[in-house]
Amino acid sequence: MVTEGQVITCKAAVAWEPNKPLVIEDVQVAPPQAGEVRVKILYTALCHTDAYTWSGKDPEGLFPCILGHEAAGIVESVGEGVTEVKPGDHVIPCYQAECRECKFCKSGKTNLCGKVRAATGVGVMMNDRKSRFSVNGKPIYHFMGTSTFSQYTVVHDVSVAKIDPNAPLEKVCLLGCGVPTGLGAVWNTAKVEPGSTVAIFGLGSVGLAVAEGAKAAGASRIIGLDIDSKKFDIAKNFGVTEFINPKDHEKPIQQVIVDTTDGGVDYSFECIGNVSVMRAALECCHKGWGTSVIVGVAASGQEISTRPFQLVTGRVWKGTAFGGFKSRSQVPWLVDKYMKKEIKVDEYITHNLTLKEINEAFHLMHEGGCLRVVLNAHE
Ligand SMILES: NC(=O)C1=CN([C@@H]2O[C@H](COP(=O)(O)OP(=O)(O)OC[C@H]3O[C@@H](n4cnc5c(N)ncnc54)[C@H](O)[C@@H]3O)[C@@H](O)[C@H]2O)C=CC1
Ligand SMILES: N[C@@H](CCC(=O)N[C@@H](CSC=O)C(=O)NCC(=O)O)C(=O)O
Ligand SMILES: [Zn+2]
Ligand SMILES: [Zn+2]
Repeated sequence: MVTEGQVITCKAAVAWEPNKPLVIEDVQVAPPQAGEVRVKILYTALCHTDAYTWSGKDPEGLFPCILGHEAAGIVESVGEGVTEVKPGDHVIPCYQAECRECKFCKSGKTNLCGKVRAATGVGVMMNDRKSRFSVNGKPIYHFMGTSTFSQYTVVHDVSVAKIDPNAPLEKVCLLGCGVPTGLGAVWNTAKVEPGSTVAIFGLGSVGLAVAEGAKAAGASRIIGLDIDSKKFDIAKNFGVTEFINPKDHEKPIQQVIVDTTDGGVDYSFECIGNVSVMRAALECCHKGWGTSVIVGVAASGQEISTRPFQLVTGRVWKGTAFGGFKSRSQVPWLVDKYMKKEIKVDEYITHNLTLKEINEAFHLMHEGGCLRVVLNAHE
């Protein structure tokens, strides 16, 4: 059936209101306009950030919307002027765009891109500042420029990475967010050196990817902290060498780490989104050089604090988005690394469900022992 140039009606999970169950709706997906790509999403995973926006705590959260940003699919059609992908190409949507021509892309200092961010932040496409999704004529906002909880989505051409067609989409969908974020936080943002000591707060997929990256970088001690003890056994397989459950300690957790590491760790990573833990992560770093990287996303209104003395005495506070990876250039490289078995992906997938079961998938996410849930969008 020819779908190019036609409106496609397909199933999508619509978040009508914050915190209310998602509803599988028949959604109309308009054809891609200039500089846009319509993608048939085959598999999408759930990331904690989807749950965060759904909760209503994201200042950029708009409703009704179609959430989802960790996925893989096949290009169905392209709009005018799109040259880098064509129908049939296997792709990973990238919430962090890469246009290669804006001030950010050309700076050589960041992976952030400014080309479409203003539009993606308000749930529309840049071309006409409108949505390509509707339900019975009512527009539905896009989310993070990806909206992958839909059988078809429309993204900007700067927000899609073409990947090896032999890569299993049901696995490499994870390379759309969590795994690259953790690996890149270590390799690109912190630049952990061999022999370093590392503390990771939060052992979800992002924290475990930090552990995997730290092990690959040659870290000598990788201390994993989580309040869910079920994470500890799993974490060993990702390189965590020591475990701490903060609930088992009365002393501030930063003190516990300082005491067991001869003055603090070289690098710490906050992979939860909790501002009190962010403070502890900074303060468990070694005086003079310890660097703490904020990976977790904290709710609207939350702010970080510490004594400035912590920074005066040489600790460094940093943050990372998508692990500092340039999306369109480096996601294909990460897929190749997976194909060569140089990075893990399958090991992060604990559950496989269908798009129709998305509410159950969100419940699972909040249960102990769950890492990534992958949804088959067409079953
Ligand atoms: N900066 C970026 O580019 C990205 C940021 N994120 C953010 O990273 C964070 C982690 O994401 P996921 O791994 O998907 O989440 P997750 O929910 O799977 O993992 C979080 C882990 O932290 C643990 N935890 C919660 N409170 C804790 C506490 N007080 N002390 C110790 N452990 C605690 C939980 O038990 C869980 O194991 C989220 O905030 C997410 O929004 C995710 C992807 C990209
Ligand atoms: N709208 C949110 C922004 C949250 C955020 O920081 N997102 C990360 C990616 S999280 C992926 O799971 C990010 O890349 N930020 C950079 C960006 O340009 O958005 C809020 O305001 O809290
Ligand atoms: Zn994510
Ligand atoms: Zn750019």
